[in-house]
Amino acid sequence: MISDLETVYGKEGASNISNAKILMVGAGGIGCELLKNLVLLGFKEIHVVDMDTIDLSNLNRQFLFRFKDIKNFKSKVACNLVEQFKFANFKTNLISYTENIMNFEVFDIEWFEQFDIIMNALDNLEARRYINKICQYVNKPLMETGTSGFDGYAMPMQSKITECFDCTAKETPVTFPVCTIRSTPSQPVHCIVWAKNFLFQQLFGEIDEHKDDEKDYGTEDEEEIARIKSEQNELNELVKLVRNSEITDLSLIVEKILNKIFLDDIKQLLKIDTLWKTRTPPTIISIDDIDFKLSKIEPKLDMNKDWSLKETIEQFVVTTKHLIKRQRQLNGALLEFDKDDLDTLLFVATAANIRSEIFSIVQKTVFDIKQIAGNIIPAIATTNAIIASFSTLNALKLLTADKQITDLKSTYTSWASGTSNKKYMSLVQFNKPNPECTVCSKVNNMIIKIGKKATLSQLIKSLKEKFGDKFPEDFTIMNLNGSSIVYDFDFEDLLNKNLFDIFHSNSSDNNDENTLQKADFLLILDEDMEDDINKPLQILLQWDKKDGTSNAVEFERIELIKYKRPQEEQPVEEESENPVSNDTEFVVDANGDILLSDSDKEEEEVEEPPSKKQKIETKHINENDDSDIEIILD
Ligand SMILES: Nc1ncnc2c1ncn2[C@@H]1O[C@H](COP(=O)(O)OP(=O)(O)OP(=O)(O)O)[C@@H](O)[C@H]1O
Ligand SMILES: [Zn+2]
Repeated sequence: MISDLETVYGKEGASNISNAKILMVGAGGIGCELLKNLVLLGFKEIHVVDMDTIDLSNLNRQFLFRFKDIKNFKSKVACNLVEQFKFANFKTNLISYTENIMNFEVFDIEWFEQFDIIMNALDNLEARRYINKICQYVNKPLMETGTSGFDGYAMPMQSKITECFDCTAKETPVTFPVCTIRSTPSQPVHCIVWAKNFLFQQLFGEIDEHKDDEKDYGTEDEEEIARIKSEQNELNELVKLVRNSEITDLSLIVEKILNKIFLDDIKQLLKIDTLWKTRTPPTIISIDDIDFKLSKIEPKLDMNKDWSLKETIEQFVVTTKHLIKRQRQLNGALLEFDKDDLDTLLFVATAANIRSEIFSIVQKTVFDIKQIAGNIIPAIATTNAIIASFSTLNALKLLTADKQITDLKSTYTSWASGTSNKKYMSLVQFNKPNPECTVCSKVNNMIIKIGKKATLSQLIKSLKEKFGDKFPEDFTIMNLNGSSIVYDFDFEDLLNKNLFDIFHSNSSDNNDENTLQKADFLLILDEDMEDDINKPLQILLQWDKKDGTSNAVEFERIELIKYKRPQEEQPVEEESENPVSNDTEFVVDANGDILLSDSDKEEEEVEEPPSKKQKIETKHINENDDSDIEIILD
C-alpha cells in the first residue's frame, strides 16, 4: 500500500501521509466512509471520537457495524473493524474515544493542537459550531461535511483564510401559527404536528399544568377562547378515562376519543363562520361502520400505501388501545413519541390522516409521515460515500500535493431540481471569511495557558505587559460561559480572586444535565473612546492541569486588530445574505456566544401583534440537523 502511494504521490507525499495525525469527529454515516478511506490511505494516526452507541437503524448505511454490535460504541467498533482490514503494511494507529467532543476536560486545546487536520463527520449544528470555534484558536485545517438525502457538502476551511462554518447563516426553523395547527390546517404537516404535538402529547404525555389565564390561545377572540377552553376540558375528562386502570372497556374509551376529536370538535369549529369565509370548511366524516371492538388488524396494512378512511380509523382504534394498555402497564408513566416506536408512529399517522380527510388535505403514507414526524430525510449511503471521498481527497491534496487550503475546492451535491445545467455535483473555489462573522472575523482570538492560582489582576497585568499601549485603557472583561461581567471600570471586586474560581464557583448550577465540562472563554471589550478600537479579544483559557498551585500566565502575542467604531447614523443597508448587519453591537447570549444585537430587528419584534407571537416552531424538514422536530410554544 505504502509503495503504491509513493508511485502516486512521490516519496515526500507518501511520507507526509504516513506521518499525519488526523482527528475524525463522528463515526456515523459519513464517519464510517471517511475512516475506511483514511485507513486505506495509511495515515499515521487517526483519533476517532463518537459518544454514541450503534442502533439498529444505523446498520443500513453505517457499513462498519453489524447486528451484534448494536448498543456498543460506534468509535470503538469502527476502529476495531478497520483494524481487521488485512492488507500489507497496515500501520495506522487508531485511537477511539467515547466522549462528547465538546467535553473540554477530555479534549482540551493541547489535545486538539496535536492534529494536522480535523475532519468533521457530524450530524448537528452545536457540535459543528463548537469544532469551528475551536479551529479559530488552534488554526488547523478543518474538513467540514454534511449530507441530507441526496444533498451534501464537503468544505475545507481554515481560520482567517477561508469562510468558517458560521460565516453563512444557517436555516432557521419553519414556524406555524398555533391557530393553523389547532383550527385551520391546510397542509399534511399541519395535521402531523397536531397529531404528534397536541393529541398524542395530551393523551399520553405530560399534562399541561398552566393555569387558564397563563395560556396563550393564539387568538384574542373571546368566543374562540371559550370554545378552546371547553374543548380542552372535555379532553381532560377523556385523559382521566385513559389513565384510570379501573375502566377496562377500552373500546368505549376509544369511541369517546374518536367522537370528540374528529366529530364534536369539528362541529364546534364549523360554527365559527369567520374561519370559513375564505377557506374550505371541514367535513363531517361518518364512523357508523367502525367496529370499536377490534383489537388487531388482519391482514396488516402496507405502510407504503394509501389506506381507505375506514382502514385508517380502524388502525387508529387498535393502536390507541395498545398505547392505553402500554401506559397502564407502566403505571401511568408518560409515553414519548418515537418514530421507531410503531405504536406511537401509527397513532400519529392515523390521527393525522383522519384530520387531513376532514380538512380535504391530501393524505400521506405512514412511511412518509415517519419522515416528516421524525423530521428525517432518509440518509443516502451513496451521498455519504461521495462526500466522505471529497473530504478525503482534500485532506490528501493538502498533505501530498503541496497545496494550500485556498487551492482546495468545496464540493456540493444537490439533487438537480430547478437547476439549469442539471449538475448533481459542483466544485467551488473557496470563499473568503465573511467580514461580518462574529466567530472568525469580528473578534481577535487568543489562547491563554494559565495556572489555577492566577488572579484576575495577574491576567490583566500580563496582558498589559505583553501588548503595551496597544491594550485598551478602558475595558470590560466578561465570562462568556456565565455571560457575566468579571471586570470593568467601576467593578473591581474580583481583581484578587483566582480566575479559575471565578469561572468555576457556580459550576454546579451551570452544569448541563450530562455534566459536560465546557471550555472557558473570556471576552475583553475595548471601551476606549477613540474611533479606532480593538476588536473584542476572545480568550480561550487552557488551565494548567499538572500543577494546581501554579499562577503562571502564558500566551503567544497576537496582533490586536483594530476596527472603526460603528457610526451612530448608518445608511440603510440592503438586505444581505450575511448572518449579521453592519449596524450592530456585541451582546453575549446565555450560551456565552457573542451575538450582535440589531436594533431594527428588535423593533420589528416589538411591533409584532401578540397573537402572532405564539407560534409552533418546527425545524425545517430539509435542515441537516438533529432528527427531532422541535416544537416551541412561546
Ligand atoms: N458532540 C458530539 N461528540 C461526539 N460525537 C458526536 C457529537 N455529535 C454528534 N456526534 C456523532 O456524529 C455522528 C453523526 O453520524 P450520522 O449523521 O450518521 O448520525 P446518526 O445519529 O448515526 O444517524 P441518523 O441521525 O441518520 O439516525 C453520530 O454517530 C453522532 O453520535
Ligand atoms: Zn466566520
